[in-house]
Amino acid sequence: MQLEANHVSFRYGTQQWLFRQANFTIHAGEILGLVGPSGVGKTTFGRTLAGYETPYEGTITLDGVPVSTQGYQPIQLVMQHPEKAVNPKWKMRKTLNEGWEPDEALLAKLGIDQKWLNRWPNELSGGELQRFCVARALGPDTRFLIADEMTTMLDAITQAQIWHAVLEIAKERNMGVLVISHDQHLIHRLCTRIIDFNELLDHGMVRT
Ligand SMILES: Nc1ncnc2c1ncn2[C@@H]1O[C@H](COP(=O)(O)OP(=O)(O)OP(=O)(O)O)[C@@H](O)[C@H]1O
Repeated sequence: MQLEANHVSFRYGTQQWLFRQANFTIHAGEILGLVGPSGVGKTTFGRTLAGYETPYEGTITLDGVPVSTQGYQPIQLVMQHPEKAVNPKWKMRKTLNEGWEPDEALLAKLGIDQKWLNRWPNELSGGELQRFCVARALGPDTRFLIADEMTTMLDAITQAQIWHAVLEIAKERNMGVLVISHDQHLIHRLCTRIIDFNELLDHGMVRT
């Protein structure tokens, strides 16, 4: 299976184009790093792949088929700030089970304490909350995970634990992972291939 962006263009409103005619492929099981200068559009591109932004031109496809917006999304996004990704009015159990019901083995792998399920999001640390967001994204139908600075805000031990779990699951399920990060050390440790955002763009692209 492969996830592709085909000649995809995006800009916010009438701002300059962030990417135009961008082409990109990630294969099942691949751990791919995406790097590039701040503000160039990496987050926006990740959001577009995961269906959170609609491209002005081009298509996002899985094995050549446009990704449906209905039902569980096979391309899941985990972003940097978990507190922005959860409903503050929902207890963690409800948030966790929003799209599917993770089993105890997965919760244990991600270091999620059962006691946390009865808490509100603001009663958890950033690292604890991010573990929930990762678990929520790892449903059995997830084919690709977009990890956008997923562990940037976390301490080294939490970061290592989360990545260890994600890589293990990716291997078991042949799931592809796109790692967007400024952390060169992390990217080189995790990824089997690394691309620069500018490589996605056709040569001679004009941004304005
Ligand atoms: N919702 C939005 N509305 C308007 N402009 C936005 C919006 N989100 C991001 N931008 C702008 O789009 C550009 C690209 O932002 P984006 O977050 O995709 O870049 P990035 O490469 O991920 O940056 P960083 O590495 O700093 O996270 C930036 O100039 C940003 O200010």
